[in-house]
Amino acid sequence: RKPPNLPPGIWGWPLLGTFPSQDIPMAEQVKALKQKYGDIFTWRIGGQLHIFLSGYEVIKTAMNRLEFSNRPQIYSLDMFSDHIQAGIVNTSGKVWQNSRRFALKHLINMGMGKNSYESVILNEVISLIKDFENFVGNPGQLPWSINVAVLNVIWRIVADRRYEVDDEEIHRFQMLQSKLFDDVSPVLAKYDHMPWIGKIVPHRVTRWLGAEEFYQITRQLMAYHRKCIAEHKAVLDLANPRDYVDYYLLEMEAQKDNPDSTLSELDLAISLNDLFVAGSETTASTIRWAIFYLAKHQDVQAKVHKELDSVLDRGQLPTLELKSRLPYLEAVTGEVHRLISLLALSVPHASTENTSLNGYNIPKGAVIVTSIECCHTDPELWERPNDFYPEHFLSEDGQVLKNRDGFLPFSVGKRVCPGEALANMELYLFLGGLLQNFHFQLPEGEDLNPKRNPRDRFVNAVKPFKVIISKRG
Ligand code: HEM
Repeated sequence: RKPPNLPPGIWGWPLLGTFPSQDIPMAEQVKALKQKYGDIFTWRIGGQLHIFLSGYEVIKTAMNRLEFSNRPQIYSLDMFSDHIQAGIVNTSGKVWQNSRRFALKHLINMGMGKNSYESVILNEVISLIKDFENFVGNPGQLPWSINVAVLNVIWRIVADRRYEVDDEEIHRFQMLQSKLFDDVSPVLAKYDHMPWIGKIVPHRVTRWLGAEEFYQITRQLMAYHRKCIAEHKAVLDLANPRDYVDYYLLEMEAQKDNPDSTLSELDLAISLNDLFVAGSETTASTIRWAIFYLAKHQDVQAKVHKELDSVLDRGQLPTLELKSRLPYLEAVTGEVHRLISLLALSVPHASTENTSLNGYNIPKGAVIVTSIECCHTDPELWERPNDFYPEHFLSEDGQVLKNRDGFLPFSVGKRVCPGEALANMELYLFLGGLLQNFHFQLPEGEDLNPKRNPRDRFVNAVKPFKVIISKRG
């Protein structure tokens, strides 16, 4: 039965509601419904009540309230932990709070000191530049070393290790990562809309119906994380923790008699997986998108080069200390985030209890979907919403406009991306280092269809494109 006073929208057929079109990206469908129903609307999909938020103010209000901080059931992500609550991304309540608190504390603490993120990233920038030099000249796809560099940053943080670009191990690991973002099996896509099926059908049967390949990927990725934890346990030195895994194992031991602790080896393995899955393809894809837009907009690239040349000597790399002197580069990064809306519909939340929002009732368990893309393309907030226009992020005197209303590539509120500072540091240092050394150009006639694949899940991954890389003299 339809609960009273829901936001306006689509209720659909008894039991099933109305399914989204398979041919139009979900983010586009949400944009069209915003025109009809406004900033908050209902859409019952597969019998599950969804509340879509598409206006910046209502998103900010809701995301800052704990009542909207749960995750709904996401069957494919549950497969990693054999359907047990563990890790950061796909958990609710106490497990989420404990794992997220640990991650936030350690991502901040470990960013300082002698192995600061800046030095870790700069080390990767140097390797990346060296590798790009091998690709100077002929048109081709961007080197795969971008992914290795981004993965290495996470490996250094979590396990104090890194890989050379030609190491087969990192190739295998990356292949598994990227498969997660490929078309997921149609069976799992159905479960996303109708998670109650997963409660009725035994997991074995689901795998047999078409989820076996995805399941095997989850097993292989989990094997990496479990091995990494076992290796750390074998040499754990209480007095000298080195990395995320060491600190976690120590904290787990310290909390072992605390009944409220939810730290466990499974939780650690899933947290590691979360950091890789949430932090690698996202950052690497944004770097690729940025190079695409700069190659397409030669005038913008020329301005970035001019700014770099006014601050740095040839051979010098941009560092964090110099960031405030490179406002145009920062504006370009902001504009890339805005225009690509990498996670156009963020990651879904769920309401923890019966509550209200903007005068409407929101029942417990409703799936809350925020449209980041609607905010990033709102003509009330952006002068030229559909163009690549870095000036959106610059004041008249050329200073960076911080905290712009309607800008939320990392979401906002209680579950805001805990990797935001790290990701932005990577984007600045990687792009700055590459642009200081190279010029990028699209071959004649090359373009990228910026349209999304309707079957992309979560991430608006960049499609392959060709580029000509030249060394700057
Ligand atoms: C360009 C790069 C990135 C973008 C655009 C991005 C964006 C996002 C967004 C939109 C969310 C969903 C927040 C929500 O549920 O409301 C998220 C969650 C998350 N991100 Fe990122 N992210 C990026 C990089 C990273 C990095 C580098 C890391 C860590 C190494 C990371 C770790 C996470 C985690 C663990 C979550 C789950 C947070 C939670 O559920 O409490 N992300 N990210």
